[in-house]
Amino acid sequence: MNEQQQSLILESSSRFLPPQGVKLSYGTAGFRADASLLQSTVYRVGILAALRSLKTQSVIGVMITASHNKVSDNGVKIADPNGGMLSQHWEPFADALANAPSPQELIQLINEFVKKEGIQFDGVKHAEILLGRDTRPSGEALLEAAKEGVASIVGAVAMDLGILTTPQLHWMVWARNKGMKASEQDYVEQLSSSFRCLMDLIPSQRSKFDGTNDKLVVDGANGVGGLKLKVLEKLLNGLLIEVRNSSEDGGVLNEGVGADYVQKEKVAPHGFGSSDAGIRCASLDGDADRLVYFTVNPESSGAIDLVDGDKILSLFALFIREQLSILNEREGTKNNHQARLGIVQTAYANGASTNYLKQLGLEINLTPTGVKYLHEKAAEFDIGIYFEANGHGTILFSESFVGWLEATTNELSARSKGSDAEKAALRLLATSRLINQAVGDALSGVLLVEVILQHMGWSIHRWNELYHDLPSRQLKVKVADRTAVITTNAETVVVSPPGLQEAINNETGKYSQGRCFVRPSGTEDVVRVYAEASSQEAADSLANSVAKLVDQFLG
Ligand SMILES: CC(=O)N[C@H]1[C@@H](OP(=O)(O)O)O[C@H](CO)[C@@H](O)[C@@H]1O
Ligand SMILES: [Mg+2]
Repeated sequence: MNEQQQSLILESSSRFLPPQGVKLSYGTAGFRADASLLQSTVYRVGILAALRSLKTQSVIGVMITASHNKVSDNGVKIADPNGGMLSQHWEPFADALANAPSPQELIQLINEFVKKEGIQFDGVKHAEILLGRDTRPSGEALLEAAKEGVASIVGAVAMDLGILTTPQLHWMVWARNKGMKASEQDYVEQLSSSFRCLMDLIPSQRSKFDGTNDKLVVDGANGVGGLKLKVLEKLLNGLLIEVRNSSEDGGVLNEGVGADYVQKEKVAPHGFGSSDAGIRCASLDGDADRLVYFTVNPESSGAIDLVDGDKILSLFALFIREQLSILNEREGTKNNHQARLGIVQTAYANGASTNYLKQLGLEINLTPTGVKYLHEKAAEFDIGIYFEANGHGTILFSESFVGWLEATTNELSARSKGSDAEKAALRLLATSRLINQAVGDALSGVLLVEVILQHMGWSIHRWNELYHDLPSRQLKVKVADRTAVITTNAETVVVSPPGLQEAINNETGKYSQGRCFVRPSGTEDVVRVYAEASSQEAADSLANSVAKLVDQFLG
């Protein structure tokens, strides 16, 4: 690097010295820590993003968020050119960069890395980085640190987009790199217009369900999602949404609220009670990339019926399958094409959901935990639907399939306007525009769930009856070294330490409908245990005995 570049980095990095004795690592969700520790990390991620943009000659995103974690935490992650997560191949460099102890060592690392990656440096090429943050108070100063990181690379420009949901930022990066209009307004317009299009395509005989159900109440986790949903709602004719915990009413982010809390604790979030019994409710997480639905039980001590990511996936799969089969039944069109529909889950998907989807004749794929694995797998299909049980997921449409759909819609509207086949093709096209193609997005997810329920003429109760979840239990076990647990087969089988899997099998075999697996968490220093069985007591007891085994083998 030339002298000007070197002195730029030296000058600014000396204002962002890393905290002593803290080692950070770029995990499945980027860097996360107490916000007070992150100034230097976020500054350096600014540098990383600029280098990534130079390397890929594309727009890159930086999102400052700690999602469902507590408000005093924060985090930072990179959105790659396709709007997805940072290429895994760059993660070790991200770690090294964040942990370089001094400005000189930082310069040395950058020098080595740009040489190895063949990155053209020193202002020859331009780089553009989109910056966003969630509503955390620490976000403002951290975003400034990211800007300084970007500005320390000659030729790199940062665009501050302010407060956004994580999926909005990813969507904007995706859209920009496709040459589409990519502002927040464009996002809002694309979602709302495709929603209205799907509403207009609802078969007239199906469009009503009973009166008590036509309002949706959304828990915004006291974060960014509720705010953005209010903006969207104004453009959605015919959908009534009440937002609670929207961050404007004084509640604390993620405290007793939000999708993570609701899904893990299986209780109503703050601000919801027995007077909401029977009403269709939904909950977003702190940065609005997760969504779950629920209803509050009438006799309530906060108990709820949870409609989780697996059930959202099932609803989406039914809808997509219905449209595909209508399309397949059409006669006499050119260019016949059997679309490949793939379902992607992790081992945490409730066994009842997997059975249900299999019974529908769908192709189910299991991947390890972590959105990047699910997303990658789903991208192999014409239409790939992926969800984690915790409510993160989306539907991916391949470019070639969207091209085919566009051609087919044109052909059908010329030859058989108003036909069922044309409507089915239009529904699929609108769905591909409504549902975020970059990452799971609670806002586009809510809109799709709502329009599909209306399309089916279903209440949340009817939807929840698709299948009954098997009782399950998740536990965490603290061990000396969680990396000692090595798994295979999408994390369902332990290969090391030796003997542990046999012991788990032995335990699981004692339970009717028993299923159990253990894996090291990618985000916490624990080993997670998941167990399912035919009753809650049995699931609890299986989880407890396997947790003891983990402790014995690794304690
Ligand atoms: C069981 C569980 O919910 N695991 C979560 C959690 O990962 P762990 O690796 O289990 O800590 O955080 C991930 C990132 O948010 C999310 O993708 C994943 O689903
Ligand atoms: Mg999140």
